[in-house]
Amino acid sequence: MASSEEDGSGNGSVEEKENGKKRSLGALATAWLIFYNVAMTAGWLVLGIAMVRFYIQKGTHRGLFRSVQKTLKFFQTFALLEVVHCAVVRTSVLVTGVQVSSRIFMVWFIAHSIKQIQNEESVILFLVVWTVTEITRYSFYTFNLLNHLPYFIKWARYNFFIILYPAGVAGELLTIYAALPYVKKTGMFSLRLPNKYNVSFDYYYFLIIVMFSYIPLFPQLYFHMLRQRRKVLHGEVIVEKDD
Ligand SMILES: CCCCCCCCCCCCC/C=C/C(=O)SCCNC(=O)CCNC(=O)[C@H](O)C(C)(C)COP(=O)(O)OP(=O)(O)OC[C@H]1O[C@@H](n2cnc3c(N)ncnc32)[C@H](O)[C@@H]1OP(=O)(O)O
Repeated sequence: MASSEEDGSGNGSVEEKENGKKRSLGALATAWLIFYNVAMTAGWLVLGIAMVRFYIQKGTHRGLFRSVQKTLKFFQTFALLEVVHCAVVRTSVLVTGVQVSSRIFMVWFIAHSIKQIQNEESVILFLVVWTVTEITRYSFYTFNLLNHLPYFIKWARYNFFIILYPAGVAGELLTIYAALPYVKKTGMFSLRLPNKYNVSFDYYYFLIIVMFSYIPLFPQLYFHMLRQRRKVLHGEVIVEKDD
């Protein structure tokens, strides 16, 4: 097992491969990304430690979401910047956009807004999965930028998702499913006719549409990750269409 990899300029800027050519990331962009990735790794580590401590002290998952929600909301919302980062790193706007928007949606429009479902086991499932995923992913980016990427982090980044992705999706879908009766009963976030805008919106049916949208979207994200895995771990050359 190799301990580290050398790949890049190593002089304050990072070069990225693009269609076989090298693209240079400026020193400022590199410095910002290192700061961002270190902050995100630390944030998710703090969240992970807080979850473990909570469970050890209380012996139950009830109240766990409530106790870590501020940290979760802050760092998951901060991840909106990843869509902006697509302008400088060679990452897919579409894949990143779907991933980030579905997370923001889960945090703010489901878990935050519907307190009645915060103690569901499925909430803990996606929280644990997201935490392991993000600690691995952001430490991967950080070490990659520093040109000292331990093989086990690279291996973890491109293997953990095989289990974690379906587990995270299961946690998210079960949580939305658990929210449905409450949303139906209260009519929250819904707009009924007649109203001055002459528009109707039913959050209950919107949630059902969101759940069904996982069917076409999730396989695309998963196969994207499998292709990345073959490229990064096995050196396969894969030609991808532009977004
Ligand atoms: C309004 C409501 C809408 C709801 C819609 C619902 C639809 C829902 C559909 C399904 C949703 C799925 C929900 C997912 C839940 C989970 O997350 S479960 C947890 C498990 N998940 C995972 O394991 C996968 C996480 N996802 C990824 O890792 C994705 O790959 C990605 C991050 C979203 C995008 O990846 P990709 O485009 O492949 O980019 P990368 O390979 O990561 O990077 C490409 C290159 O760019 C460099 N880079 C990227 N970001 C950075 C950075 N921050 N800093 C530095 N460098 C960065 C990276 O190093 C790569 O460079 P090269 O090495 O040169 O290629």
